[in-house]
Order: sequence, then C-alpha cells, then structure tokens
Amino acid sequence: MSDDHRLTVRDLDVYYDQVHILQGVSFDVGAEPVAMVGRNGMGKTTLAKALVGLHPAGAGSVTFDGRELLGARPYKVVGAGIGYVPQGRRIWPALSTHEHLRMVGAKPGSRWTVDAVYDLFPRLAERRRVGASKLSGGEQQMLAIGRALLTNPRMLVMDEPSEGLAPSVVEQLVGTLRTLVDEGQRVFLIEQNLGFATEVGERVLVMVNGRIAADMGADELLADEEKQNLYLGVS
Ligand SMILES: Nc1ncnc2c1ncn2[C@@H]1O[C@H](COP(=O)(O)OP(=O)(O)OP(=O)(O)O)[C@@H](O)[C@H]1O
Repeated sequence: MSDDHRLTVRDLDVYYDQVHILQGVSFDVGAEPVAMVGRNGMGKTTLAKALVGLHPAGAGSVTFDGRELLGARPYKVVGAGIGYVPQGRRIWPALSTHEHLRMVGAKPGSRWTVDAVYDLFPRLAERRRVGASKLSGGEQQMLAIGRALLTNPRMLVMDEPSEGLAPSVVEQLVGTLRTLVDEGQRVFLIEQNLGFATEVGERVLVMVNGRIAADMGADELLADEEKQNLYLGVS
C-alpha cells in the first residue's frame, strides 16, 4: 500500500449547538497505526463522527489521499476509503450475521469478500444464521469490523471496539487488528482501554477537553505513569 493513504486532520473545530467541543485538533495517520485515548467525555466520539461525516464540523480540514472530506456525506467518506466501526457496534438486530454481511456485500476487486471475513473471524461463520441481537458482545464487534472491512477501507476508524468485552475477547481482538496492520491495513483506533490502545497503536494521541494534549510513542506513554495519571487518571 502506498504512503498516499494518509489521513490528515488540521485545526478541526466541532460544536454541539454553541458548545465548542473539538478545539483546533490536528494530527496525521499514515502507515503506522495510531490510537487515541482520553477520559470519558473528552471528545473522542465527536471526533470519530466528524471524521466520517456523521457530525458537522465548524472549521478546519480533514483530508484523505489529499482529498478534502470535511462536510462530505458518510457514503462519500466510505467511498474515499475510510471504514468506520462505530461505538456500540450499531448492528441491526433483525438481521442474521450472514444477512448483515451480504447486505454490505463485497466491492468488485476487493480482497474483502464475505468469505474472507469468515476466514478472519471463523466464529462468525459458525454463527452465520444467528440473529445479530443474539450474538455475544465480542461476536457483534467482529460483525461490526467485518461490515467495515467489506467496504474495502484503506483506513479503518474504530471507536472503542473493546467496550464491554471480556479481557480474553479483547486479547483476541488485539491479535486480529495486529494481523490486519501487518497486512498493510491502516488503523486509527479510539480507545479508553490503555492496554489495548498501546498494543495496537504505535503512536498514541491523548485527547483532553477537545484538544490533543499529547502525541507520543505507545511505549513512551506506557513507561510514564505520571503522564498516564495526568491525562487518564490511571497509573
Ligand atoms: N448529542 C450531543 N449533544 C450535546 N452534547 C454532546 C452530545 N454528544 C456529546 N456531547 C458532549 O460532547 C462532549 C464530548 O463527548 P464525546 O462523546 O465525544 O466524548 P468521548 O471522549 O467519546 O467520551 P466517551 O468515551 O464517554 O464516549 C461531552 O461533553 C458530551 O457531553
């Protein structure tokens, strides 16, 4: 994959009504996987939604492959190569696993077919006829990731995929994401779970009150309990 598939965010301002939530957010994601961490309510989900066109941005710029995406509708963002795994998975309870994946379908020429998703997540193949609401949290997360992969993303934007999952399931998810990264999949991961964030991300951005308070190597943040405590209230 060429280095062209770069997400560039510059001076992004986002509001909820009159409240200034994201304040001058700037960062880049290229080949190296990047994770964003931050306490509750700091603006991470707002950022994810603004990146994929689900929340209007007030000002700034979001480019992918050099193309301006700020203000673009979500389907345009997906068409530009950004796959989105939303917080809370947002699966459709009335559909089975297989119906979900079939509904998105595969893009012509993409490596991601429904069968390729089943190869990545054999558990989903076993659960193909099961209604999505009956899947476990981990299986629903696999389905949400599989659905995003079928859009053949050059960059995956994931919002808190570990939320509500048992530690063993989170560990499996780390393994899967690392496999994808090793295959060249670009990843921007938003996470509250510092362990997960630093196992997947090589670089970590810390969001504090709608601003990027720190941008550092994952190992550097892991080794710095003072910063973890300052930014995340953990040590
Ligand atoms: N629909 C909304 N209307 C008004 N304010 C909102 C709305 N959604 C979020 N906010 C506010 O925006 C701020 C950022 O919220 P956001 O959900 O982006 O944070 P977060 O870092 O993703 O937190 P969490 O990890 O809890 O999801 C918070 O102060 C929140 O109360």
